[in-house]
Parts: sequence; structure tokens; C-alpha cells
Amino acid sequence: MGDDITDTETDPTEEAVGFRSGFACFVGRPNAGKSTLTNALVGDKIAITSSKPQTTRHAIRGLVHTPDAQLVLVDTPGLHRPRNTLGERLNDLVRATWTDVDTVAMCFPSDQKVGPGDKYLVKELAGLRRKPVLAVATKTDLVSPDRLAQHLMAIHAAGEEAGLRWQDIVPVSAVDGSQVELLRDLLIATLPQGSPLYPDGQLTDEPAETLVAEVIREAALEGVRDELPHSLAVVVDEIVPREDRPEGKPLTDVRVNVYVERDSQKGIIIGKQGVRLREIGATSRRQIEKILGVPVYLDLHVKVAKDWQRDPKQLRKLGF
Ligand SMILES: Nc1nc2c(ncn2[C@@H]2O[C@H](COP(=O)(O)OP(=O)(O)OP(=O)(O)O)[C@@H](O)[C@H]2O)c(=O)[nH]1
Repeated sequence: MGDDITDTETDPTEEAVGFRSGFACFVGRPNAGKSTLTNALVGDKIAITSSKPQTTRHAIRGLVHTPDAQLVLVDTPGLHRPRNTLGERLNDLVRATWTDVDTVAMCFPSDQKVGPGDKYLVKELAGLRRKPVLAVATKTDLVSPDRLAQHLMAIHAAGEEAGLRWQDIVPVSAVDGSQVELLRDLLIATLPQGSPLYPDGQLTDEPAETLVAEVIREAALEGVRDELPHSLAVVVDEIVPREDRPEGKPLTDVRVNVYVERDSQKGIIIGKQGVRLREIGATSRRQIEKILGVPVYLDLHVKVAKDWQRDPKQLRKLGF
């Protein structure tokens, strides 16, 4: 019996053959479901999601680990018609991301017709020579099979019209999980062979500051409509363990500034007698403690940076 042991041992060099690793990103109009799909694939909540468009400002990476592959997902903001300096920078960021990744997947929400905005994007993608481009019909749980069939044909036609051959067209629902694994496997199939890029089990390589900022941004946007999402920037000044704490009772100070463009917006964030700001603090502190793994004292301030979206100097200061 003991003689068989060497036969069952795997040779690490052989195991590396066939392993695939690389980068993919989702593109698509605002609200197409890109962040939700990233979360469904990663299996943990990393990217910010919201029912309001254009909340994902940073290229957030989620890692998908399987026994024979590692897929790094880069979540980009939606490409849109630039209206100001911030809009132009976001679009540049999107294009730069497309060039860097191994695969691009374009999301088409099934509850919306394929429109001029989508076709504009498809045409842009057709310019990416030799890069596999997948089409993903998202939110399939919201539509009937008939409507879905029409949607898939429209996606196919949009590709043909722009001279783009989809690598695959995959219907998925991030909400009920249908076909999420299939999409994962199809994305992995497009990756080059290579060893893992990150340690096993890691979900994101975003610095803690970015994750903390995203959590606060999400909490601050909760329940407020209008143009506020575009006027809000969160900057984490510092995350420092407090000194001289009693044994076994660590506390970390997290100092954060929330920037808005106008005094009226400051009022919205703070709320009557500071009620909203306290809620934002309480909600995000619980999540920050999970991210950092220690009890946290959250020092949250709201400041006005007049018209920061139009001012290149302020944009730089706020990290754009
Ligand atoms: N029913 C249903 N809703 C979904 C699904 N995927 C996303 N949604 C919802 O659609 C809205 C937009 O989803 P996001 O993932 O934030 O969309 P996004 O493309 O990342 O949006 P931006 O960050 O604005 O570019 C949210 O309200 C989601 O809950 C899905 O599979 N089914």
C-alpha cells in the first residue's frame, strides 16, 4: 500500500501547466450591472454598487480563484459623453483599462433595449484588435424568455453592424446566480497560461484606504438622489492604531473627509441636527471594522470644495 504514495503526489511543475491567469474588465452603460456581476463572481462584496449611475470611480479589482485559474476583475466606470474635466478623465481611465486587460466583457442589461449609447461602445470595442470581447446579457431575471431571445439577437446584430465578432454571448443574472459560473469559465478560457498573480484566497489588492472610502461613499449616497453622487468625493486622511490602549483592547483611528461642491449639499449630508452624518458614520464604521479587523473610531468631516469636478488642481488633490 505504502508503495503507491509517490504515484499520487503531484509534480508542482506539471501542475503549473494549464494554469491560466489574467485580467478582465466589464464595460457597459451606467447601471448595466457591472459591479453586481463583479461581486457575484468574486463571491464577496468588494466593488461599490448602487441604484444610481456612475458610482464606480476607481478600477477596483476582485480576484476569482479556481483550482486551475486566477481571474483578476477590473471594474471600470461607465464610458459616457464627457461633460467636464472629470468626465474626460474617467473616459481616459476606461480606455487605458481596456488596453491593459486580456479580455473585455460588455454588459447589456436585458431590461433595456440595445441603444445608441451601447452601439457607440460596441464600435469603440471593435477597435480593440485581437482582444477577445464577450457580450453579457445581464439581469436576465427581470425579463421573459421571449424578450431575452430578442435581446440576444439585438446584441448579435450590434456586433455585426460594428464589425465586431463576439467571443461569446452569455445571458446571466447576478441576482439569482444563473449562469454566473458559466461566464466565469468562459472568461477564464480567454486568459493566457501563467502562474497565479496573487496569493490564494485574496479577494482584492485595493489598499484599505480605497475600500474604506468606497464604504463611506456608499453610505453617504444612501437615499439621496439628484446630482449628489457626482458631487461627492471621499478622502481617507489616515488610518492609525491608537497608542497607549489597554492590553487586548486595540482601537484604530480612521480620519476621513467627505467633499461636496456646495453648502446646500453639505447640509444634505449632515442632515437635521447631524442625524444623517451620524447614520453614515454608524453604518460605515461597522463595515470598516470588518475590512480592517479591529475596532475603529471614525472621525468623519464634511467639507465644501467649490466646483471640484471642474478644477484640475482640486481633482488632483482628491485623487483623480
Ligand atoms: N434584478 C437584477 N438587478 C440587477 C442585477 N444586476 C444588477 N442589478 C441592479 O442594477 C443596478 C445597477 O447595478 P450596478 O452593478 O451598480 O451597475 P453598474 O453597471 O456597476 O453601474 P455603474 O457603476 O453606474 O456603471 C443595481 O440596482 C443592481 O441591484 C441582476 O442580475 N438582476
